[in-house]
Amino acid sequence: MFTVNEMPGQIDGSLVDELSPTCVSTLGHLRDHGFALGLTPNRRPLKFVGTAVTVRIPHLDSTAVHMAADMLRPGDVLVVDQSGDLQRSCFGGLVSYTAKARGAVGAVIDGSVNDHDETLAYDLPVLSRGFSPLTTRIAGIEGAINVPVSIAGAVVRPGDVVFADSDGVAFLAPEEAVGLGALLKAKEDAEIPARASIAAGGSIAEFSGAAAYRP
Ligand SMILES: O=C([O-])CC(=O)C(=O)O
Ligand SMILES: [Mg+2]
Repeated sequence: MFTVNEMPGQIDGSLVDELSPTCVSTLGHLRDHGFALGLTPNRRPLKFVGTAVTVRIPHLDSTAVHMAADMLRPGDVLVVDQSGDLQRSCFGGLVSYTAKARGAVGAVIDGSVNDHDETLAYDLPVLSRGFSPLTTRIAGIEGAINVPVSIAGAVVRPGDVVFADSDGVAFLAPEEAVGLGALLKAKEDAEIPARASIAAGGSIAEFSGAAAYRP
């Protein structure tokens, strides 16, 4: 059975503008949930912020991925839950090409990807479990588009903010992301004088607060 829900509302452009200059790991200094752990980028450097369009497939059948790729809009991120099958690839050259042609800004695949060399030219940033020559099939068994999914330990809802860079990816509800860019930037800016101080012989432990725990 296939479920195809409506496309989610897209995240506000201001969220994209505010989060884009900041690092995902700066968010990792502040919270523990919402990170997909164990996914790696197809190339570095990598950076994108966009709207989650979610897909859930049974391990073998990527019919719903091909349906969803056709539905992508500029600014979207294709997010695929392969129901725990991390070895198969549902995302190769033609799916990548389609996503890029529709204006998607990236993809997050909780499974493997294929057609590495072909996709270099398409310049679509992708985080996944790695590369594999074993692919899914168009089997017409089942699949769901724009339902909540589970991605490497994170719950992702359609319309969530996908915040990705060379270190990995975090997912946020759009309301959680309001004001977050400014907070992350302030935290990053605070390191500028710290670097000058460390270069002059100063202490990272004093800067971070670790020094307070010295026995
Ligand atoms: O078709 C697939 O599912 C994977 C693939 O090789 C492609 O996208 O070119
Ligand atoms: Mg292919």
